[in-house]
Amino acid sequence: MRVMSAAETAPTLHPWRVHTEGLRVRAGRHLAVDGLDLALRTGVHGLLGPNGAGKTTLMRALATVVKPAGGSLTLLGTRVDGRTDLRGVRRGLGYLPQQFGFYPRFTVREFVEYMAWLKEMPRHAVTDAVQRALDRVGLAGKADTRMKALSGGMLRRAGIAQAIVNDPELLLLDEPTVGLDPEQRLDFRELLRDLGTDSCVLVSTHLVEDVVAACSDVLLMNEGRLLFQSTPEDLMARGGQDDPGDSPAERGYSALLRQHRSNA
Ligand SMILES: Nc1ncnc2c1ncn2[C@@H]1O[C@H](COP(=O)(O)OP(=O)(O)OP(=O)(O)O)[C@@H](O)[C@H]1O
Repeated sequence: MRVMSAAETAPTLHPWRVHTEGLRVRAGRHLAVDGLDLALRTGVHGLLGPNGAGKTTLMRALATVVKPAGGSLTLLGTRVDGRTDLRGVRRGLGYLPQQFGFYPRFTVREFVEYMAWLKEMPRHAVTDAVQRALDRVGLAGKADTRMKALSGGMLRRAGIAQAIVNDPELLLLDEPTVGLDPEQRLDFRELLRDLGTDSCVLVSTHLVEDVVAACSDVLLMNEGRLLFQSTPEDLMARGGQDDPGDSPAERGYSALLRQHRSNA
């Protein structure tokens, strides 16, 4: 029988895939994330908040695209500061920015392969991984189409494919459902639930219903801080009949923001 080492039998002290304390991140000169405490495990976390709340800026910091201006940030067990070698963390990350660049003459398959190469995936694994990612976003039929010929929704799906090609432990999706048609949005919800069984997925959106349908955890940000983190059921329970919104979740969202603004 193999003897287990102490490290293997010790309880995991840091089960968090993302952990921040007092995180501050600048967007230009503006402190767009201002003292944010956050702890995320495996699962699908929906990030809500009004325009300008700091969602994109937070995503960019978690994707290691911008350096924090203060506080602490730990990603996949690695404390991120100015001296950290980020290559190991980045190999475990997937990120779909709101806008992403690509060579327009690349085919969809070439685009996702190129991103797999940038993520330093082992060469022998790339072909199958790219095919699987394209299948999962429903783009296998467009694999040989040039990027410049895709519709807005297809482009978004190509963006999601590049984000998931390396089976990331931490997946960051900034408004992934923009441009998707209703059928694709339903498929995407299913994909999210599937991804969240093994990965920590943070997905920002203005579609409160997507969060209720696909997320295990809801986060609400405003003015650079976290106002609320709980279950979709709890979000829905926060709303009253007088709160604006077409559904219990939208009314819960409005109620939480109203309450915060009246206390500020
Ligand atoms: N380059 C910049 N220079 C100055 N201020 C910026 C810059 N980028 C963002 N901001 C400001 O930072 C704040 C947070 O912006 P951010 O894009 O992170 O918000 P958001 O929650 O993603 O908004 P949205 O829902 O509109 O996408 C906003 O007040 C925005 O005006």
